[in-house]
Amino acid sequence: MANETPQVMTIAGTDSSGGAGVSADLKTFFAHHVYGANVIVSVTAQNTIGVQDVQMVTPDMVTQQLTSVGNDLKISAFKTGMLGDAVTVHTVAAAILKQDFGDYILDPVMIAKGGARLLTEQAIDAVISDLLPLATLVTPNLPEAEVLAHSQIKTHEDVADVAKRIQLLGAKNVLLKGGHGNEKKVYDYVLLENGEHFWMTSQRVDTVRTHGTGDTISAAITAQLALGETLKNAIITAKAYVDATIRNGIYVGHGHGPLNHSASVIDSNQPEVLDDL
Ligand SMILES: Nc1ncnc2c1ncn2[C@@H]1O[C@H](COP(=O)(O)OP(=O)(O)O)[C@@H](O)[C@H]1O
Ligand SMILES: Cc1ncc(COP(=O)(O)OP(=O)(O)O)c(N)n1
Repeated sequence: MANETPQVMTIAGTDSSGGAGVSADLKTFFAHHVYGANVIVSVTAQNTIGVQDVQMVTPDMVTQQLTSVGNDLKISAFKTGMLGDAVTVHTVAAAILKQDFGDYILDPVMIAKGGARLLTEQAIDAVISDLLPLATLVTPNLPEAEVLAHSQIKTHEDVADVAKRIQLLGAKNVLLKGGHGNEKKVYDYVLLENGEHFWMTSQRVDTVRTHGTGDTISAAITAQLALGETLKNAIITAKAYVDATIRNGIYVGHGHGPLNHSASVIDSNQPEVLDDL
């Protein structure tokens, strides 16, 4: 039999404007030449300006979608994005415990760039108790990391400290994304299971067209793992990809515009990787 195409899955919400959520994930999977399945847990009426409405999919339907995918496809890595509420978090956790979908990247989406809540307050505890221990890697941005760790981040030392706290909550590996910082460079921090840690830095692109950056980097890591990369290389390669998608901007919408998922990665997109700053 011919080698099967690498298959990955996203469990997330839709964005009607196509920039974030499942749309960003599928575009990223396609750009990485892996096959992407999608399990929809919520539908958002959303554009580059904000989120106008959200409707959750029923727990039974979420479970059924996961069963349908699991009964047929050979998923070797998957990610979760917007999960919305605690019931959905519990439902997804129960289903992924039952079926082996391979490496799990947990993007703990809480608030969209426009300010809309995409995860209820009660669901945060459910993410920590049910999903963190199952994840290969968790990828919070700065505000999400503060919420998970119950600790403020003001300095680079705080970033490393908060990543350690998140690991102590049960996460094996942590990528703490620095897009919400205000320095001239962006600083992403990685803490691996074996204690290895490193920073990835790149020049901050002066743009508001960053809708879906978190979805995109977590989907790119998922794809790289399915292609057989080590976790460390997957993270660094994914960072270069998201940099290319931001730097080669496209002009869509009137607010936080979407990324250019068909951008090519060139040498200058590679982050500087440093053990310490
Ligand atoms: N303006 C920017 N210039 C360059 N890289 C950015 C910029 N904004 C975000 N990134 C990168 O995009 C990725 C996602 O970061 P972030 O925006 O913090 O996540 P989220 O979309 O979850 O809020 C990170 O690798 C971060 O360094
Ligand atoms: C349906 C949906 N899922 C996730 C997000 C958040 O995506 P993210 O990559 O964190 O990007 P921003 O929205 O923060 O730019 C979303 N907006 N919608």
